[in-house]
Amino acid sequence: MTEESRTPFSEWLRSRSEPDWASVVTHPFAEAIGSGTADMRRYLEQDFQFVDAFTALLGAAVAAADTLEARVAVGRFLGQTVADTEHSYFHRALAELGGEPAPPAQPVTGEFRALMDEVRLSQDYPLILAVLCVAEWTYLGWASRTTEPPQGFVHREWIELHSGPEFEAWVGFLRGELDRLGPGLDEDGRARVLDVFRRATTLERRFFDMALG
Ligand SMILES: Cc1ncc(CN)c(N)n1
Repeated sequence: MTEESRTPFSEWLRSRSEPDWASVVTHPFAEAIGSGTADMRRYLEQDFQFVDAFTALLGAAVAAADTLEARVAVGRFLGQTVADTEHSYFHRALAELGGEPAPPAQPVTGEFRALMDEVRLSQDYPLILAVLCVAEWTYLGWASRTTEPPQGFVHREWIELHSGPEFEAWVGFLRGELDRLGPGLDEDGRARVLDVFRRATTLERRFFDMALG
């Protein structure tokens, strides 16, 4: 058994997405969210547009998944978190910050939406999982580094949405799906998932760069 075949697929993808992966998880903008000092208005205005395409991608994952258990797990997260807690957070936070719900998209927002649309239209479950997993696992990474919750709700609730046992279980589910499906892919299939995983990781880093200004 080679080292590569023993490594879970999700870990193999992550390790091949360095150095951008570490740059996202330790990004100065993420650290500023953790300390409650980040200027969240422009970031959340752009992220609200990200979340629109992300929500559509979750719907595509429900449709493309190969098991009922997976459809239920994704559908539950979509309904209970994205369409409920997170959606209400965006409206309250944008109102607090005087942000607009639909300002012009920054180039990185447009490129991220284009990648999500590309994999959504492919209806290829492992490719869809690759983008979902990068988006959620990188966010768990930076949000879990916060030790002292910031005072204001805009920073604090954004961290709470991306950390804690429920979010860890969600990321564990996404990683588990990639780990389950990876060994059944041929070399070309694995390369296609890696390509999407890397592109999404680079876009996460560039999204934080944009937010930093
Ligand atoms: C850009 C981006 N990446 C990830 C997430 C986490 N869902 C987000 N809200 N925005």
